[in-house]
Amino acid sequence: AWVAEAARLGLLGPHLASRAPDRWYSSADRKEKIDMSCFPVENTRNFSIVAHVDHGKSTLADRLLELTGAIDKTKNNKQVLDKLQVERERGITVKAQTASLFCNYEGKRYLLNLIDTPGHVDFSYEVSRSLSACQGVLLVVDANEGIQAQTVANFFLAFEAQLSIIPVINKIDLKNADPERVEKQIEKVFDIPGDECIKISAKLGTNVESVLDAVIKRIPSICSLLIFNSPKAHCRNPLRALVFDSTFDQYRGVIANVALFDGVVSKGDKIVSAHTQKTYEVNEVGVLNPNEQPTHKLYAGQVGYLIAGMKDVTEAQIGDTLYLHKQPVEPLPGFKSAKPMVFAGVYPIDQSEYNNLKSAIEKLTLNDSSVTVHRDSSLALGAGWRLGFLGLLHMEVFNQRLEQEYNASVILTTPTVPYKAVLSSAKLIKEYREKEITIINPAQFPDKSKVTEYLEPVVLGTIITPDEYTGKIMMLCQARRAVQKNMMFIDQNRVMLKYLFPLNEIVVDFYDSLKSLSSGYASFDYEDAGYQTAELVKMDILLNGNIVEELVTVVHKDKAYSVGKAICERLKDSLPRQLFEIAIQAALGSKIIARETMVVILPEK
Ligand SMILES: Nc1nc2c(ncn2[C@@H]2O[C@H](COP(=O)(O)OP(=O)(O)OP(=O)(O)O)[C@@H](O)[C@H]2O)c(=O)[nH]1
Repeated sequence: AWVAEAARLGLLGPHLASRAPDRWYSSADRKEKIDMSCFPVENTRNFSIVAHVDHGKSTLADRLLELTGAIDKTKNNKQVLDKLQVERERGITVKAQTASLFCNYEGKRYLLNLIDTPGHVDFSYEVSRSLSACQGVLLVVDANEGIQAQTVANFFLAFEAQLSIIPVINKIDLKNADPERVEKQIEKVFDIPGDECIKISAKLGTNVESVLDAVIKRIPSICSLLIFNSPKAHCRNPLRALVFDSTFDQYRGVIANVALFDGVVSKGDKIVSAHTQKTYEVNEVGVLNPNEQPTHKLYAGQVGYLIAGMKDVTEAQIGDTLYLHKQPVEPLPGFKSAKPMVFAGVYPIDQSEYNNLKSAIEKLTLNDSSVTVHRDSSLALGAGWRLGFLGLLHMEVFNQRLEQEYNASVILTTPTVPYKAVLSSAKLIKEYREKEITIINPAQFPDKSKVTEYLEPVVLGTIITPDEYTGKIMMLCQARRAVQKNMMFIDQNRVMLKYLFPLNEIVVDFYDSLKSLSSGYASFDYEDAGYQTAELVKMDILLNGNIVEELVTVVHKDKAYSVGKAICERLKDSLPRQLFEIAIQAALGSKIIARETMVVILPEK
């Protein structure tokens, strides 16, 4: 009966109506716009899938989309929600994606809004933003690998946001799967009763239906919660929509992903941005299924998209609240802006490409607003920019997207972390107009004589490893100036370690060293932990007595000799041979601390 009614409402194309199973009906092949008023707020569930990298989020999302008929069941459905080329090539999710699923359960129709999120630590900003539009999460854990560092980080993001957490143990089809062991880990680390875990194989589709049942039964609808202390969500309240993501389309302008906490929005409505106070007319509203599907309206509790002639993503700031013209509401609390963890100089390979690269960076940052941009220039590389990224993978992905989507090749300088200095020199304080400055370019690192103290960024790292590697990993952490904060056995042979790391010690090669020490078994995640005082020094690199500005680095005093020596050796191996001798030196002020000489090798007679 529900299928017949869905067909009558124009929810189904005729051929789908005849083959849709009793429980799930499809929204694909719809002839007319969906009537979203069929889904009252109490029958709407907004949830996210979170997990450690490769534990199967996107595969589970594929199965959920198939099961609810959003996509046809074919062998080619692999990571349907990973739309970017870089995501498909690397097999990772970089950008969170939304999909609305429609289904019937115990005689009622439900709207389930799913948000697939990235797993890698560099993109955890995407995760926390997505969670603000949700009331629950599926915490996916691999039945063979068990709880990993990012599982812990994601659990706490969801826990702090007070979301319902449904643990899902995936990959039970694997030969080495041990779901009972993972269940015990979940009990011990997260204090969730083992019988709340759902055991599935996302690859084979085993037991995936019970995941949907759990979403309906265990995740509350937005109307049963007091969100941000505001009254219960209701369609009759004035519109209050949270912009939790936005993308830029060359032809249609900004597409804002919105979660409606109150009210209704329709095409033609006049809306106001609480952030900019600008007024816009809504040109299109709709849901993502997983592609954009226009609807007549969106109602309280629903998640969808909205196009309103905004020309620039800065106009649809993530975290902004939209309301109806002349019906102002208290804005929802926004998000903290993304905090860049590494900075690198970006220059065109050829200065004649400067304008093309400028436009490519502008467009790409419209789609990835977590990148910060400052103009910069260098003697050798000309005019360019200093960009801030959330981590090294984020930097690599940005670079790859510049090449693939905008055909722009660039020179990237060595990444550095943002240091701080508390100035003592009155002249410098006047110049910078503040006492504490952040230094994102090592060449501008102020001299010790003008500074009271230097500060370096620190992060709280979580490492999960089989016990046999603990000793070696502790030595590695010590060598990276880390301070141990905690140690706990999560089962008989797995250990969770917590360390406070200086960020510059882990930014470049820590993860690779950890993986090779532990034969690939240890996992690592970190969260921002502020700044600590540090004895930092600026190290110049000289070629034949001349400082090369692009190679200047900031290092901890105790590491200066080893880092200086390593840089000189690397330069000796990589610089092109010349017909004259070259002295490569590392120096702290006027003191030379390392030297290599590139000698001329004359051809044999
Ligand atoms: N055997 C088996 N393999 C699975 C299962 N689910 C996922 N996989 C495989 O695990 C790998 C990672 O799956 P994804 O769905 O891309 O994982 P993800 O968590 O979305 O990864 P990121 O987006 O990078 O964080 C893929 O090769 C999948 O085919 C499962 O139930 N059984």
